Amino acid sequence: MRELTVDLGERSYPIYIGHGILAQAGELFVKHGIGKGSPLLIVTDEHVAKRHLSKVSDTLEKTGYSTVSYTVAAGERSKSLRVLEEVVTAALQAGLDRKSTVIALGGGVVGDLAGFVAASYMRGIRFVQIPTTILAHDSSVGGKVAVNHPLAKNIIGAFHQPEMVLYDTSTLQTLPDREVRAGLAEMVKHGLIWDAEFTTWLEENAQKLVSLDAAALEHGLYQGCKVKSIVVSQDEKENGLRAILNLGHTIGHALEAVAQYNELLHGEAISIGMMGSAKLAVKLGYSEHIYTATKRILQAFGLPTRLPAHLDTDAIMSAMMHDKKFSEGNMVFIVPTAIGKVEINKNVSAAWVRDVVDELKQEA
Ligand SMILES: NC(=O)c1ccc[n+]([C@@H]2O[C@H](COP(=O)([O-])OP(=O)(O)OC[C@H]3O[C@@H](n4cnc5c(N)ncnc54)[C@H](O)[C@@H]3O)[C@@H](O)[C@H]2O)c1
Ligand SMILES: O=C(O)C(=O)C[C@@H](O)[C@H](O)[C@H](O)COP(=O)(O)O
Ligand SMILES: [Zn+2]
Repeated sequence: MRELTVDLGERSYPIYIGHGILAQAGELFVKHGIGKGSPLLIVTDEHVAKRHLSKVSDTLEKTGYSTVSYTVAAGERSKSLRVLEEVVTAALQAGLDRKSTVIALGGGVVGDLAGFVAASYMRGIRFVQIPTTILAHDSSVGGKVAVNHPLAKNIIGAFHQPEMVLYDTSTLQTLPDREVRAGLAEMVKHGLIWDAEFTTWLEENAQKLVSLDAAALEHGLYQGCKVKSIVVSQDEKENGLRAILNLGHTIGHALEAVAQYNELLHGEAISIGMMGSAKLAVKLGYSEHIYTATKRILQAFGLPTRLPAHLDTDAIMSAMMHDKKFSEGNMVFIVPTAIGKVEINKNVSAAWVRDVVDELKQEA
């Protein structure tokens, strides 16, 4: 089992990564002081429940915990105020109190939703992340929790850190291929923003990662979580540096909203968004190599690099104005300045962004 720490003073927490480590969930819960006085609420989705829920509840029950679970429909549309209310109802019915703990068992959708339940239930109770997707190496770390509004992604949310992240890589073997690739988009993002050597490793190991080679996967997840925890440890609430984790997201979030949260997976939208940032980099005078390398790496993972032509450019531009980083009339873009390096650019003109969106519709 490998271990990382998100270093946030008294709110610091560990990330445990390893094959089969869910068997140790009970003892890790005890080690981290998760109480046995009231039931643990496991929030999961229909796909994960079928495959991995009993493993988690059995091991916790054996250690003396009592568990209840609430299963939501799979997919982005469960990140909504309606489903949030359903989970809160389940928490009340199960008798969760201020000392209780919510467990997010699933991908980023369940993590963000259950995390926001934990952040808001009785003004905040504890939660544990048990990620089951590759993408969730990103979402389970860092404490951003949220639900969506039809007009804007993640617009109702909070910062609420988990007690720990328990990443059992064996659960990833049941992921559908499309989800595997989409999850790897955020791993590529972690390379592109921080670590040129890791980015080269990612490109060289794309086939192994896509085919879920256990050793490659563990290394990639460890490195991705490491980048994320270094950044979050330096800027928990996104007052500056943390914004770099948003590479590809200004365009990506707009695409998800315009496609009504059901056409593009988050990682796919971010892949197209990262292509947009690479194009902006070239317009700003940075090397053409950034664009060609970004495209080559994303294509090595079979990720989309073209923006679906039927998504309306005006609607995409308008959705971008709802981005949390849009302020005082300025768009904020994370722009790569080299592979492994980015800048936070507040001077990108809307006209350039519009050109990039239109060009991305023509991309090969
Ligand atoms: N909070 C953050 O910092 C952060 C970071 C990145 C992404 N996100 C959010 O994460 C969400 C995307 O997360 P995601 O890609 O994990 O999506 P997801 O949670 O919808 O999971 C993807 C699909 O895989 C299924 N699944 C999950 N684990 C499985 C397993 N082990 N075996 C088989 N099927 C499984 C799910 O049921 C779902 O159908 C988006 O809402 C995005 O905004 C949040
Ligand atoms: O943790 C962060 O910070 C990120 O930006 C990670 C992103 O991958 C993630 O999609 C996040 O939810 C986006 O945050 P938002 O503040 O732009 O909604
Ligand atoms: Zn993301």
